[in-house]
Amino acid sequence: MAMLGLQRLRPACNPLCHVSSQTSAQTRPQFVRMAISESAATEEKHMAVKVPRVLSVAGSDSGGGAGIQADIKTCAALGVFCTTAITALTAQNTIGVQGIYPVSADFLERQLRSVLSDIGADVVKTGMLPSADCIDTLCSVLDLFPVRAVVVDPVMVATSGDELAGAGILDALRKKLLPKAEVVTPNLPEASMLLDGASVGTLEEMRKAAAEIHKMGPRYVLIKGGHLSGSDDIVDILYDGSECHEYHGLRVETRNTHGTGCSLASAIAAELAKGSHVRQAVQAAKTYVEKTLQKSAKLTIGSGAQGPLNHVHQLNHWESLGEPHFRPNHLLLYAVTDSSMNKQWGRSTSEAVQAVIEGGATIVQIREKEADSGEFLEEAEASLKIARKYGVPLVINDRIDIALACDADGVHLGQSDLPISRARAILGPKKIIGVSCKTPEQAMRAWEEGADYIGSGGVYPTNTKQNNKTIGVEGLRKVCEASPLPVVAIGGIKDHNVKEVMASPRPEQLQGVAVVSGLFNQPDVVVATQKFRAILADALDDSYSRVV
Ligand SMILES: Cc1ncc(COP(=O)(O)OP(=O)(O)O)c(N)n1
Ligand SMILES: Cc1ncsc1CCOP(=O)(O)O
Repeated sequence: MAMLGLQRLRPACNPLCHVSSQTSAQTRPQFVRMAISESAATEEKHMAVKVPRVLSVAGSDSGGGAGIQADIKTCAALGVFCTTAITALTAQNTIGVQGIYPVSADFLERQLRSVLSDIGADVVKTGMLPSADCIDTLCSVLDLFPVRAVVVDPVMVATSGDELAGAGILDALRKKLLPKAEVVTPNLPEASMLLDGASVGTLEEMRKAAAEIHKMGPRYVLIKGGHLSGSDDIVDILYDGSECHEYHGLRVETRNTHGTGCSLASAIAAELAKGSHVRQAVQAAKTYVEKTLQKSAKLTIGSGAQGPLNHVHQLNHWESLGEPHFRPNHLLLYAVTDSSMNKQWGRSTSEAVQAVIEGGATIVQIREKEADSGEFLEEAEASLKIARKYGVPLVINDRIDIALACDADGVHLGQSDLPISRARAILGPKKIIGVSCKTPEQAMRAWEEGADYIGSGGVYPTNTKQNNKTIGVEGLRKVCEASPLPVVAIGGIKDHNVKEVMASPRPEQLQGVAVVSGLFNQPDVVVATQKFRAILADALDDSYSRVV
């Protein structure tokens, strides 16, 4: 799809600008369009945009955390165009390395020549080099196509402990590649291997090792102290041939460290490609990796001991996953407040919210039809505190300004409220947007414009909302069948008819019921809510209602 669109737009077929300013987490096909139009627009406005380029010569990590994959993502995150020459395929995941398939030196040469003869590179970064032949080939090609700097990450052992390149490459590395290197970035075991097993376990030994490795030819030696035991911070040493510079960083507690070394080296390469001096490049790269580790701390990818980094954390896609973000099964029992109803029973909105959440509501909407803005905001803020404590999402009915003011989790909009696309533009990709739809056409439009869920009804007649057309169970079914989005049923839903609404064959998109009077026009909100939850658990299979 992308290529077809690209060729139609730009017959010269330049690469796309993948990391555009678009940061939407929406799943709709907007990304490719944005990337194409931004790349095209960039070309039209500034015909000669010079993009910093890094060529990564490294192994592929099928697990996506290290190797070529880490290099591409790091460069993209830092605004640098990354090309690749793959030295080996690895079958790898968060548990370890299950297989290695080295690329022949001949085919490595073809890749290097393809890239360097056309696209060129400001900086070459090397990672896994599985054989002395590959190193020879790389060095010969670099003689033909000189670049501004070579950053060598002397990868020999994966973080899992699996060997990626044997001692057989040491000679070629030391004698051929290191003399071409601007920076070499060994960790402690790699520094030790380069020095035929010398002990590199203390700061003093790191300094000595840096000086010894410097004699092999690189302009700078960065020894990474991540493996240094007994210190809370991480000390790396950069030796420039006369002085040692120390870089201190915080140790981030996380299992997601797979690919840290590759990412640091490619970040240094990216910064050098942008024109930084080595010392600034190292500092910027360390800051990037430290931030990336922090932003990766809670990711749960794979079941092994070493999870991957979230290289593109600045795009925010995974940032909100620790918060009570929206999942379709949040719609199971959707409580919609009504202040006049709650007042009649002598409770504030926030007291009602506390009770309905205790009873088992899975999402709450603050719907205030009479309160002025100040009161609405106060009730929303008080309710939000409670909802956050329980990890239950809370959205605001109609009022985007109130949702923004209290940083609610989203809004619910009617057909006559602000258009969804405008609401999405204001609220950004992370906020929940629900939309009322009575017809399949409205449901499709809601999806196209960026909504997260649909509220459909009134299913039954209700006194809670005046002049509201009833669509019946049949109308609800039509909306559900047409809707690409999850649907919650609303309108006149009480404990005696909830089973009928959710009865099988239940349309796949129908996730639950939204209720006002059935929960709040009740003497005891907790008991009323528990009763709904029990009926829902009965109507659906148990496992469905338990996952919320
Ligand atoms: C979950 C849910 N579905 C539908 C509605 C109705 O919203 P709207 O059409 O905006 O009508 P009012 O609520 O503003 O009267 C809803 N609030 N929640
Ligand atoms: C807000 C709304 N939108 C469609 S029906 C309705 C009111 C639902 O209230 P109740 O659950 O008391 O019938």
